[in-house]
Amino acid sequence: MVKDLKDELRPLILKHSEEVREFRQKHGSKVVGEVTIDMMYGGMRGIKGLICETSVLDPDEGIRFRGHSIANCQLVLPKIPRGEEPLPEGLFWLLVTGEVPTDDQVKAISREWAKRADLPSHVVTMLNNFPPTVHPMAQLSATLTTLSSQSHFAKAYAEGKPKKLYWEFVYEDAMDLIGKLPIIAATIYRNLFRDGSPVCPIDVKKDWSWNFTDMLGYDDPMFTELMRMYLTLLGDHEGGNVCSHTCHLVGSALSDPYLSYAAGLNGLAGPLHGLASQEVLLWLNKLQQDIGVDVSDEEMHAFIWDTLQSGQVVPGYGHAVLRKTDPRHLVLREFALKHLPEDKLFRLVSQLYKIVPDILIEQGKAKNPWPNVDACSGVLFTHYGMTEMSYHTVLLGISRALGCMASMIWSRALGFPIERPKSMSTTGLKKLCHSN
Ligand SMILES: CC(=O)SCCNC(=O)CCNC(=O)[C@H](O)C(C)(C)COP(=O)(O)OP(=O)(O)OC[C@H]1O[C@@H](n2cnc3c(N)ncnc32)[C@H](O)[C@@H]1OP(=O)(O)O
Ligand SMILES: O=C([O-])CC(=O)C(=O)O
Repeated sequence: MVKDLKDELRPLILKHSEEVREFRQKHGSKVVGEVTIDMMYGGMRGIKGLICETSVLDPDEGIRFRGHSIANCQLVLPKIPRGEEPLPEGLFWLLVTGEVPTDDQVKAISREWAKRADLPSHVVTMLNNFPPTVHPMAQLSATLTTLSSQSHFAKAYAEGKPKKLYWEFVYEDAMDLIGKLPIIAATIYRNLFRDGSPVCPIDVKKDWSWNFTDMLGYDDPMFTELMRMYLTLLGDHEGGNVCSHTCHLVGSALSDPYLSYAAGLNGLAGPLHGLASQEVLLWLNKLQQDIGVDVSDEEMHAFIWDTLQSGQVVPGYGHAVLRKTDPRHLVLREFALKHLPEDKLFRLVSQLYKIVPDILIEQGKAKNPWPNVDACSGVLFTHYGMTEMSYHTVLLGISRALGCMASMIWSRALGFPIERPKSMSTTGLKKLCHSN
């Protein structure tokens, strides 16, 4: 009999809470860093002000999930029999517990999420009545906001349950939310792009990604493998990215997990963040329209400079923290090199990889001229037939729920207070400078 994730978690929470209490008692007044005026005007870049237990981002090496590099996760996280890609269920277990799960533990999570997938009728009605002009990300976030009616946490709070039990209700909501995401996302897809045809029933014997691709209506096993890999790879990116930070901030007001993650999704829907995968494809389309598919390096060079000179960013390049090529991009690129090396769009993206960084360096503005994870994700989805680029950020929205929900369970378990940093006006800062 496999022990339930919640039962595994209980002693870990007791142990870690005690560890944090003792640590803060001994070192609570230690100075971690200084804050300059430029940091305040510069989007708080470099300010260490958040606790995130689930993952840490190194500017050169990329993300580590609970200390495990991406390469190691690919090696140690459970896969389906004869599968090559890790299961996102395993990443969730790792993020929540800090421990690599067994095959049986991962299977239990797949079953659990499948069992929690049902949607209440008012949510189905809402989903089926969105006008097609509403962007898939807006549909996803509105649907999650509405699902707040099902929150165990909100109910427990209203009943006055004690603070030390909050995490247990957040855990239930987190598992429900993750279980329901694929059916919500697949319904949005089929309503928008498959004439509203219904999604197939969930099969409790299949994993989360497989049920999702079935419901979307894709039967190529490689697409499902791609989905397993993608949903794992983008599952978490420490605490400061817009989506995770927003979810954490909203959750700190004790808004329930549905409201909190919906808020995170609204940030993910921005073009400088998750929407960049859509922006990359739009930009590639424009490139092909303007200069064709088989383009010389010189033509490409001129097109990129045109983009920059018109004041736009090159989507899929640059990063707020990373200072090397995003290792997640390298994993996606490896997949493409193995499975679709001749794909026209992938070849175009590969040609760009040789040209864009030098141009961004020459322009001298971007601190990181290298590709990020969005540079080729859309190309992979398009290859398998998912040409609807406005939908691609929804896939990231499903993935990032893993990290956001794992963190939220821990935030409530550790009793983190409402987040409320101090802000200052320019007048106040000027006064501060004159007094020094
Ligand atoms: C899942 C993800 O969210 S990954 C990121 C996806 N986003 C993109 O691909 C959009 C393109 N990239 C960008 O806009 C940026 O690199 C960001 C938003 C990712 C990071 O922003 P920042 O941390 O502010 O980057 P940085 O400090 O390097 O910016 C300095 C300058 O370089 C510019 N710059 C950064 N990246 C690029 C780029 N790809 N193309 C053109 N200019 C760029 C910035 O716009 C900024 O210009 P400004 O001084 O005129 O305002
Ligand atoms: O870390 C960031 O700011 C953006 C990013 O790559 C992610 O959220 O995956």
